[in-house]
Amino acid sequence: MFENKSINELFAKVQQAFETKKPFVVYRQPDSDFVKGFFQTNNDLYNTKDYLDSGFVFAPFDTALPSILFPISESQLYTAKFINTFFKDNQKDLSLVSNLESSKASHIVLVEDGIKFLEKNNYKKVVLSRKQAIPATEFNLVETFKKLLGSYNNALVYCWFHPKVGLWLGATPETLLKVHKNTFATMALAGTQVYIENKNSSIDDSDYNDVKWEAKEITEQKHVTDFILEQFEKSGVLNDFRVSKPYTTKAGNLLHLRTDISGELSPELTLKNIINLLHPTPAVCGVPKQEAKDFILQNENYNREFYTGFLGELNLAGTSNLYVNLRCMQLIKNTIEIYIGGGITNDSNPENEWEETVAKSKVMLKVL
Ligand SMILES: C=C(O[C@H]1C=CC=C(C(=O)O)[C@@H]1O)C(=O)O
Repeated sequence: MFENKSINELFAKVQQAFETKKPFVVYRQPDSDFVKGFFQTNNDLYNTKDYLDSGFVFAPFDTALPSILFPISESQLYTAKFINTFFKDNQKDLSLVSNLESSKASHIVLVEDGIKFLEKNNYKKVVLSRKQAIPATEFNLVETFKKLLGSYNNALVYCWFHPKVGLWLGATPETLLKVHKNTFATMALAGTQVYIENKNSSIDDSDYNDVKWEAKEITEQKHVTDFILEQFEKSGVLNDFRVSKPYTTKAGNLLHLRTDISGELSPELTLKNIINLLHPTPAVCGVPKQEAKDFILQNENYNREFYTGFLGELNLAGTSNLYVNLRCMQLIKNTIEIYIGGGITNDSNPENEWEETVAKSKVMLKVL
């Protein structure tokens, strides 16, 4: 399906497609050595409504808007091995971020309004976000993508472009859904703390069992697990499922709480059904889902577009690998817009929620 290339040939194709304004996506799935790419052979904008098509899907947060597809039948597919060379941390100074103080003031008001909304209605959670502009006069697409690949091994790292939509890049730690034949896997990911080198690195670097979590984060993450399990139970068409204990996982400079959920699907359940059950999960929206979504659409004073939507391989040889579009950014003229948010509960502290978005923004700032 994917033709082999050298990584430099693949990067040259990316550069050429971007310069000549042709649609493409290049991506590397978590813990894989291979970068894959779809290069669409025309400039049409295709949608998928039923998720029965084969290709690469790029879906917005708001399901009322269309999901974009690079159809396999209209694309050239390439793959290349990426050898990870140590990427030197080149942390951009936060002082380069424009309007930090006014962004802080408006985010704090948004979080306070979110807490009032939860208290008044006795709701559990709402995820509130913002975008942050960074001047990008010297932006180099291939170099930025290489840095993302080199920095975030266990993320889905991608660069997606369509001349009628724009350029998006990201390194997301969150799987929305993996379906292979009649098996599925998803995760409940939420709760954040900053990873501190000496405090958090134990004997085995991949084992963060000793990390302590506050009640707010434990509850915030449990809402996501409960929601996913309730949705599947409600659907009544799951044959069997397995649920892990919540555990700590590292994503760049951050730690999150994660529960893995997997199982078997019965044949009546289509991919569209499962996507509708899950998306948007309370990792990016809230509980109850519709009320939280309405609050987000009415109160966040910007458009999330594809942030907190989902993206990935759709029906490739019986397999779909979809990820939630987090830790992402968009190039708009000479500015990079970074998208960041966090889960708000009754126990949230607005100042801490602001700091959490700043910590999350560093995932992207590091590669700019
Ligand atoms: C909404 C985001 O992260 C979600 C995923 C993991 C942890 C989260 C949190 O702790 O709030 C969020 O639910 C984001 O990165 O913009």
